[in-house]
Amino acid sequence: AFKGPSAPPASFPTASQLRIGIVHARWNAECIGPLVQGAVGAMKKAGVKEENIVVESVPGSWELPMGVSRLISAGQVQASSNVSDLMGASSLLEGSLDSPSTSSSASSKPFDALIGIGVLIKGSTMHFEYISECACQGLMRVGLDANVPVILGILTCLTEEQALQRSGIGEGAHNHGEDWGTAAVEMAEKSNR
Ligand SMILES: O=Nc1c(NC[C@H](O)[C@H](O)[C@H](O)CO)[nH]c(=O)[nH]c1=O
Repeated sequence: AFKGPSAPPASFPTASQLRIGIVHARWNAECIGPLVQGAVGAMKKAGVKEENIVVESVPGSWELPMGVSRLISAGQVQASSNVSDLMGASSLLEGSLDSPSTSSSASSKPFDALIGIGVLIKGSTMHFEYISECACQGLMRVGLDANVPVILGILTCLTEEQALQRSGIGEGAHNHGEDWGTAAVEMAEKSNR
């Protein structure tokens, strides 16, 4: 059965001031959509304002480290120059992921945490192993180098069924995006002490 992270904080007192970025890959979109929605829903439940959640997409999981790194930099540029429009970013409003509306997510501060979301499904070659290893190592490095919490939201699955189950789709399924959203809020608060 799903074990999951035990005992997250009971509340997130500073959640309403937090600014969180999500970068998601566009492969395996039938899982990506629910995972992003799960993360956004968990963050809003924790008290993060929707206008403080910025969502961007990249082609695939290989591009997640660069996408997250660029969004961190763009966030800092915005915070320093207070530019209202983040370069190419958009905030996720209700509705389909296919057409996230671009919005000027005005903010006076950089991101407090980010999540990289991707779904890798093993094919018939070693492609899966190389992308998985590099994308995970890359996200870890981007976070540590920038000293900004980057949550690992990459599903590395051997079958489509595993991916669907971890995206909350199907009997007894659990959406891991929810745990990533909660982890992002927890780590964002820790990085603001
Ligand atoms: O191959 N399978 C997958 C994949 N390949 C594309 C790769 O991430 C990258 O976008 C291209 O190689 C171009 O750099 N990307 C995924 O997110 N999931 C997969 O399952």
